[in-house]
Order: sequence, then structure tokens, then C-alpha cells
Amino acid sequence: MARQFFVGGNFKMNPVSRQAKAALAKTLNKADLDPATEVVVAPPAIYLLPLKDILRKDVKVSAQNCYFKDSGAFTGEISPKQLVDSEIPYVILGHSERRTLFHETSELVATKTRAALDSSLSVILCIGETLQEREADQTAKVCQTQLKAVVEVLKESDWSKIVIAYEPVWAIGTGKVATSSQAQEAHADIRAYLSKAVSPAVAETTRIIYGGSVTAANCKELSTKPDVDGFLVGGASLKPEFVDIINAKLERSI
Ligand SMILES: O=C(CO)COP(=O)(O)O
Repeated sequence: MARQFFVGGNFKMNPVSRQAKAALAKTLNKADLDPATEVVVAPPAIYLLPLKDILRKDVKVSAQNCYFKDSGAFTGEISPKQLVDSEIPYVILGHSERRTLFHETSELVATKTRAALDSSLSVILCIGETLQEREADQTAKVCQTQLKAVVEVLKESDWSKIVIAYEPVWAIGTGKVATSSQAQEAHADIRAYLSKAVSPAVAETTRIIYGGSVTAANCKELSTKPDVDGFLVGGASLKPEFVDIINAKLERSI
């Protein structure tokens, strides 16, 4: 079974006005989007519901993070149950900015992933190596270690709700995109690991998307690689070119 192409927009802590948020929705609402691509946008938590309300229904909305408890004294956190109650279907977990700036360990990411799935959320699970790790030839090992923590807490059937985002840290927000062969190699290694650690069926069906300085100019070449099943886009998801990235698989723009 072919894996459905997936394009996510991670707005991070942008935009900084309700007006700009509405403009992003307007761009997507009036665009001709490839109907074969699953499209998900992840605004800051404060804009989740207002954006969902004004956005076309074939574009889904995702949280950028959640906690692992249903409720309680956890100031500043949002629970998976609250996301589900608000009809938010996806959550991004393990983004490198969460791992680095907010000290999230792979074990915490695994605990959050388990909790999100228990609430029936789908998860965009981010992994990826730093420049230092790549230069030390540790890319596959780092990705496997980050994934292993999650593999250990999931059942085989849980994987249908996971999209893996391979996001090399050195490519995020730097303008230094991975070459299509670097992305393909990392994705193939991740798929081989899934085959061994979970099952060949899960490896075959799980989408592995690439993130890190994806633009309208480089997305088509990346999308030709057999193990690149889509993108998680940061900066460019705030611009009109996000539409071209969503349509990367089309022969020509519609
Ligand atoms: O972190 C990213 C998506 O989650 C990628 O960010 P950029 O596309 O801005 O490099």
C-alpha cells in the first residue's frame, strides 16, 4: 500500500498577531491543494481553535506539544485529553527545539507519545542528529536511540498513528537543507531500523517525512526520493510558498 504524502507546517512561536494568523488561513483556503496530500498545520496553542474554525476542513490542525497527564496541577501545560476534546487530531512531539531548549529527554518524549496515543491523538514524532553527531558519523545511531525509547512503549498497532519527522538539527532554520541523498539515506536507515525493531509491515507503512530548511525551491527534488514521504516545514510554512511545498508531488502546479 502506497504511503500518503504528508506535509506539515510547524508555525513554531509565529505569527505574533491574530491578523497574521487569519492571513495564513486565507492563503491556504484559496489555494488549489493536491488532494492526494495530507496537510496539517501546527500553530501556537493560543491559535489552535481560532485557526481550526476558519480553516478549510481538508487541512488538519496539530498542537506543537502536549503533556502526558490528563489534568492536574501542571501550570502552562496542555493535556492530550484537552486536545481531543477540542477536536485537534495531531500533536508534534520531540521537536529538537523542545529537546534542546526545554530539556526533553527521549524517555519523556516516549511517555508523551504513549499518553497522546492513549487519548487517540496522532503523533508527528521528531528525531534527528546535530551537526557534531553527523560529522562523527553518528546519524543512524542517534536516530535509532531517539526512536528506541518510543519503540519500547508502543504496540505494533500504535504505529498507524505515528508520522516520523526526520529533522537534522543542523538543517533547522539555517537555510542549509539536507541533500536529497542525505535525506534518503537517513530515511532508509530509519525504515530499516523500524523493520528490525518493530516489524517489516510497520516499516513499510509508516510515513517518514523530512524537515529542515524545506522551501518551494528544494522540495521537488527531495520528494523524488523513495523514502521521503513528505515534509515538516518551519519558516516556509508561514509564506505563500507553503502551497508549492504541499503540491510538491504534482507534475506541475495546479
Ligand atoms: O523545525 C522545522 C519544522 O519542524 C524546520 O524548520 P525550518 O523549515 O524553518 O528549517
